[in-house]
Amino acid sequence: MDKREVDVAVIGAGTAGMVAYQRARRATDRIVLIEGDQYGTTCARVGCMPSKLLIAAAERAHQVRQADAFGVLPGDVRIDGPAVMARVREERDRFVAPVVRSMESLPQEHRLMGHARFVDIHRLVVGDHTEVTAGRIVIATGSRPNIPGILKEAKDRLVVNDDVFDWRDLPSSVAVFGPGVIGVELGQALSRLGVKVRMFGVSGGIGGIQDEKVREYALDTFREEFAISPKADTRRVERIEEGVRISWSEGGKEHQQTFDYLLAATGRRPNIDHLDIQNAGIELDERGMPEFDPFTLRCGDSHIFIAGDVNNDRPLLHEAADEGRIAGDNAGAWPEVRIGLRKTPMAVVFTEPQIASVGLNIHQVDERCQGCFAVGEVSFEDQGRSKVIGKNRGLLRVYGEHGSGLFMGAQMFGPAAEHIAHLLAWCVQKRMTVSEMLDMPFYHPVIEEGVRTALKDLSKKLQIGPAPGEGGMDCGPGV
Ligand SMILES: Cc1cc2nc3c(=O)[nH]c(=O)nc-3n(C[C@H](O)[C@H](O)[C@H](O)COP(=O)(O)OP(=O)(O)OC[C@H]3O[C@@H](n4cnc5c(N)ncnc54)[C@H](O)[C@@H]3O)c2cc1C
Ligand SMILES: NC(=O)c1ccc[n+]([C@@H]2O[C@H](COP(=O)([O-])OP(=O)(O)OC[C@H]3O[C@@H](n4cnc5c(N)ncnc54)[C@H](O)[C@@H]3O)[C@@H](O)[C@H]2O)c1
Repeated sequence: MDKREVDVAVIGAGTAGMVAYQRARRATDRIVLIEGDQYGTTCARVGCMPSKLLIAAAERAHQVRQADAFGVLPGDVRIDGPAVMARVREERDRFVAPVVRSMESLPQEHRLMGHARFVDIHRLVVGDHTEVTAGRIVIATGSRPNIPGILKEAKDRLVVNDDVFDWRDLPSSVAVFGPGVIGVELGQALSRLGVKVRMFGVSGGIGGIQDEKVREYALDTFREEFAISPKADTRRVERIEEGVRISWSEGGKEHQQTFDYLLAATGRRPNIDHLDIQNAGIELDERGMPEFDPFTLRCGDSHIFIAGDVNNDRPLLHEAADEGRIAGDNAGAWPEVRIGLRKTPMAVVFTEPQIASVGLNIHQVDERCQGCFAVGEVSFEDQGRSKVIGKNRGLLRVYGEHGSGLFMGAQMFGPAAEHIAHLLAWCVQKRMTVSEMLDMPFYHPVIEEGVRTALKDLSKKLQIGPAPGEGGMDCGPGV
């Protein structure tokens, strides 16, 4: 077995690991980045990018189908499944290639291929061919789909997100298990591309929405497009000749339906379990997860750091990059460990309408403000710009603290939520009050005027600022 001695070892060449490597390398050249599978990252290969490519095709189909409402008659919409999937794969490969190239351009001595596991607190064995002794270690091993046992009965017809993006054609029907973020993004996209979809959930939730009013609105909207059983009791999953037969009970009735495939989108589990983490000498919680400080990414007072999806804290791309930066800086500068900037939480789900969450969710606001908060809201059904473009579906709820008037967070299901989420997240991070936000300019006619209406409603309920004018005719109709 080869033996290597380094100052810093980074396990996992995903987004968090690559950023951690780049940052730690500023401090030392005695560094190694270990990858157990393939270069390219989850985001580019099987995550953010291919999912958005599939969604883009679905949105295009939907827009064309909706064109009639504007007096534009494109005729029958036909979906060429092989062409849809070819574009997804080709564009996906274009995103993956530069990531792989940048990895391969690293000095050979900085790269190691093989699955890493802990032998003791400073020693790793990589793929049974190399023993690495490291002064500091960054764990950045990501996550993988978590598949409940019953779904495995679908056998060869069980797929996860990774498989979908390699499809050569679109199937006729898919049962999507898990109406969380991945399930609702992929499920809606497949449905819009002509695939018969039914979504199965257990908790009644959809797309990770915490605010009950927004959640119910979203559920009602999605139900108009595809079948959803948000609280299904799945009795049986069987691989039969025609595909996968699912038997479930719901609302006191028994149901059965057969699909081509079963897509498991039932959450993800951190890649911590194959690391022999018990040998790392760090404290683990009851689920075997390392205890760590989210501001330094350090595990206890050890020389080990944990960044990205593997720590299961904020499993999003920009957070993985931020955590990689903090963990990498600290691994490089160790034993000096500094607190890194954690940004205002923000999440966007690329359905249509989109879902966005910013700052604290309604339950966290309630806890933080001990009940002393108010909620402003706006429906996008009558909002001017949204009506003009035929996207007048949605609800925005904004939260503010009584007394201070501080803007605490928001949840939205509606048009342009990916952009509005940014504006609102920047306001939370700048610790702006609702009055300060209302002092900002708003153009006309734009969707952001809906945000102003929600903020005015919040201002009124917080009993701060000037009373809103009669009829809300600020500068034009439909604001
Ligand atoms: C379908 C889907 C859509 C998504 N869409 C979005 C989105 O739109 N926006 C967004 O912000 N986020 C999105 N995400 C989440 C985002 O992709 C992740 O948060 C991010 O990619 C996590 O990066 P990471 O570096 O933690 O993990 P990864 O990129 O998964 O990297 C981990 C690496 O570690 C390697 N590894 C694991 N174990 C070992 C070991 N023992 N030894 C050596 N190497 C090991 C793995 O092979 C892998 O290369 C999506 C995820 C999915 C699945
Ligand atoms: N647009 C984005 O930013 C984006 C897109 C995709 C994924 N992601 C990230 O990936 C993470 C993982 O996404 P995910 O969708 O896998 O997880 P998730 O936690 O969002 O959703 C999992 C869903 O599966 C349900 N579920 C669990 N067991 C089930 C069962 N037996 N039957 C039916 N339903 C079941 C859960 O109740 C939940 O609704 C997200 O939390 C997010 O951080 C982000």
